[in-house]
Amino acid sequence: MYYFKHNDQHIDATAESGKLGRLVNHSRNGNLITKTMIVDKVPRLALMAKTDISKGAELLYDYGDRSKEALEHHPWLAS
Ligand SMILES: C[S@@+](CC[C@H](N)C(=O)[O-])C[C@H]1O[C@@H](n2cnc3c(N)ncnc32)[C@H](O)[C@@H]1O
Repeated sequence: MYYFKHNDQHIDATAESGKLGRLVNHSRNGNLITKTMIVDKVPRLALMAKTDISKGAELLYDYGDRSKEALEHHPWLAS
């Protein structure tokens, strides 16, 4: 569920990293989009605002996994 592809590379965001981005929950209508990019030769996943976000609003992005298996185990992915 937390794999992102950048060219021929994959970013695995499954492991705990201590980074705050890992705390962002899913919504199909989130206020963030993900963008893969290279920073200092390391592939990174950036979370970018779709529009201005009000102070206090929860940050959310679309995890993107619509597979039958994922939806069976994580029905919240549908919303
Ligand atoms: C990357 S973590 C997000 C941060 C997590 N909520 C936490 O407090 O550590 C992903 C996990 O958060 C939960 N999660 C994310 N979005 C959710 C949602 N819309 N509804 C219910 N649980 C969600 C699921 O347990 C998922 O495996």
